[in-house]
Amino acid sequence: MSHVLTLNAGSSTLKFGLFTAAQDPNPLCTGLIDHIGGAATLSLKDSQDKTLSRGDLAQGSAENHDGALQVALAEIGTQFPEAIITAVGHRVVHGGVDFCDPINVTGKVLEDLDKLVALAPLHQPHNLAGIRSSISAFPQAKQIACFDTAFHRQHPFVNDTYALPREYYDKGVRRYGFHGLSYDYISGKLAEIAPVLHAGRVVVAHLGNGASMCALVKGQSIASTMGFSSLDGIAMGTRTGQLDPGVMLYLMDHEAMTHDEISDLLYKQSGLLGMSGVSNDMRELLASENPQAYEAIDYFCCRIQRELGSLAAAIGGLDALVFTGGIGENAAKIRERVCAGMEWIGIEFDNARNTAGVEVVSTSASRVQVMVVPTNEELVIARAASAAVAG
Ligand SMILES: Nc1ncnc2c1ncn2[C@@H]1O[C@H](COP(=O)(O)OP(=O)(O)O)[C@@H](O)[C@H]1O
Ligand SMILES: CC(=O)OP(=O)(O)O
Ligand SMILES: [Mg+2]
Repeated sequence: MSHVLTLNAGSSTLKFGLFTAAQDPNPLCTGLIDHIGGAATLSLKDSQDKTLSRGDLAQGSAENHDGALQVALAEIGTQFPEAIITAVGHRVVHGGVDFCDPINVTGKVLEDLDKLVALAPLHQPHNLAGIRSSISAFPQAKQIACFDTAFHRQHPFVNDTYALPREYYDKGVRRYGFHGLSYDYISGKLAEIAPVLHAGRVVVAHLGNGASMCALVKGQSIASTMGFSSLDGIAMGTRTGQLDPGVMLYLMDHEAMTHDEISDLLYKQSGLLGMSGVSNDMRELLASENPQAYEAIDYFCCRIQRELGSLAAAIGGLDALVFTGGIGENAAKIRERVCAGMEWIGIEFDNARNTAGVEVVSTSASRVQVMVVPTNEELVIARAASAAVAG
């Protein structure tokens, strides 16, 4: 029996998993290193959700994603010394115009993916560093890259472009959309658990430290709030979300900010963190009594409501809204706040269900069904890596 390892570097987390290599891979364990760069923690669970290990990591051991990866590999080695890892599947956030299907990583592929680092600086360097470390750790294994942008590549032109001269589109300045592995999983899951909704018009809100929303028709992505880079759309933990490009010109002209300063501001100092001055972590904001934390949450939720209207317009109406991602799955307060006042779109929210940890959180009479569906990017990656093993 051979195994596949999955690595999924988010902006604040490293998620990993060990699966059997099979068409329908079984997880042996899934792990999460959280708060990378801060007070990092590790948790590892088996397939029955039983905790195998859990705790704070020694200071400095997960100061960055590279450290976190070494911790994850050591943990897998300790817990599953007999595992025979024949493929490692990697989430790679940006595949650009050319990379769609999962691909066996060669030196040339790595070189091409390096060119996209500037478009996803919070992720792509960690994704590629993960591939390089994994080549050293598992030289015999296949390294399979799975792209977050792939699920959105069939967008109609109108949702794939900006109103720039055509030459920029041809050069790759397009609306790529991200979180595609998550949307792919949710789309497949809906086909299983709610086939009628899957066949209709669905908006999925992937709300994590990075956050975006995606409009699906018959399970296919039609439009997404994220665009060229992972900055666009709704506000995020440390990213601005949609911003008038005139602000960038102002920052250059009147604040004399350099490219690196602006990049740092937009990717790392803004969003929930910048607005609140408290934290990028939704748990801390919800627990805070600071009025700026409240304002940041309010902005986050209001922008989600506006994008919900916009995405519903893009697909001619709405049959279901699905919450997923760290915030979408766990923060009942945020789901409640997003759905408040959305009766006009057909949502009748049921807060008793919302706080009860069930899948459907709208009333039985609600025209739009509101659901909470935990995502599983690792399983999508494990399937692709297993398929590569099978040839
Ligand atoms: N119980 C919870 N209540 C509120 N927010 C939560 C809870 N658990 C996790 N979160 C939030 O989820 C976010 C991380 O989401 P996740 O999807 O794991 O992130 P990443 O973008 O790094 O993949 C953080 O803002 C965290 O505060
Ligand atoms: C693309 C992106 O924002 O990813 P994450 O939510 O994992 O940070
Ligand atoms: Mg994520």
